[in-house]
Amino acid sequence: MSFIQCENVVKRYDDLISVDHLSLSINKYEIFGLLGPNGAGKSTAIKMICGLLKADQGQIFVGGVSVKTNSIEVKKSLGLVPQEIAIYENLSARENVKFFGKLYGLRGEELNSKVDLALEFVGLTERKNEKPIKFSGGMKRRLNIACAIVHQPKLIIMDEPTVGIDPQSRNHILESVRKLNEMGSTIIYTSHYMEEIESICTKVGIIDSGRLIALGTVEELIDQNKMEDKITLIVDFVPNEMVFELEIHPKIKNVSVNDQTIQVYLNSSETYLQDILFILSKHDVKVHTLKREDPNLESLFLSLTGRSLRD
Ligand SMILES: Nc1ncnc2c1ncn2[C@@H]1O[C@H](COP(=O)(O)OP(=O)(O)OP(=O)(O)O)[C@@H](O)[C@H]1O
Repeated sequence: MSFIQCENVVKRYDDLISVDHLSLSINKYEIFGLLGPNGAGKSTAIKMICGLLKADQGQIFVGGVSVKTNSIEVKKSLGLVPQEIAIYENLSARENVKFFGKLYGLRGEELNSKVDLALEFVGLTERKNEKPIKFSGGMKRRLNIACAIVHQPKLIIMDEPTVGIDPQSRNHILESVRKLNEMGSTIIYTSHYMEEIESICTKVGIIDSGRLIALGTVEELIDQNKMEDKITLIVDFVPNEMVFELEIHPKIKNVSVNDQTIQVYLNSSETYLQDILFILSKHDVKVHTLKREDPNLESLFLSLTGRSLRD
């Protein structure tokens, strides 16, 4: 049976449907990636799963417990790492984690040992007595994670935990997600960075304009959607007639141009690369660089919506 079950969930803000009939099952021990562009509805969906926001329609169950009728029990059973950093700058790192531990009902020796474990887990033991006002953005995000996992929840929800941080903290966070999962937590991880989702998630849901438009492992999604390869060409100039010829080629799905860079999405690039080069040479266009990339989540999103993930 699935650990998290969303059934036909809807959230509206006046005329805007932020989450549009979302039905979704997430199994235990999954690292489930929720991917989508800005404003797609990821945070709204997560807030409803956590019981922080009421759904207008539909039902959500976490571990078999209804969020609608028993949101307090659900809130206790999970750890949310919110998008906005939620820590107290005037308390030390350790006092921050302790504060959240107490909120989750931990006391005495258990509280102290779990606080120390959480700080060690995010690599902040050495800095535990310092106030986060002196911390880098990445360290604050790591402290944010320690506060959310101090009670060792079975479900951890991370809402874009790597926004605006340095590569070292980002790698640390991604590694922590893997370790938490190995230690038995189910994880929901939202991002609009497809590389992160590809590297850590066991299953992926792609959300756009509040709707779930794809669900499966990365490999399944790419196979199911008969994905295109991407060819990037850097050329000496880009005549409009040449772009038009590329666009009307029956095997070419999409052409985008940025200065002297042309990106072409097509099926079976091995077979049709010759056609592309022929069209370019007809217009006396010289190719400086040519790169072929296998399909990935970015091209899947483009294929499903006609837009780039980071438009
Ligand atoms: N409190 C609110 N009042 C009105 N509209 C809202 C509110 N919260 C979210 N929205 C709208 O709902 C839609 C989904 O927003 P949401 O924050 O869930 O998207 P997101 O996928 O998490 O985006 P991002 O990646 O930018 O965080 C957006 O159009 C947003 O403007």
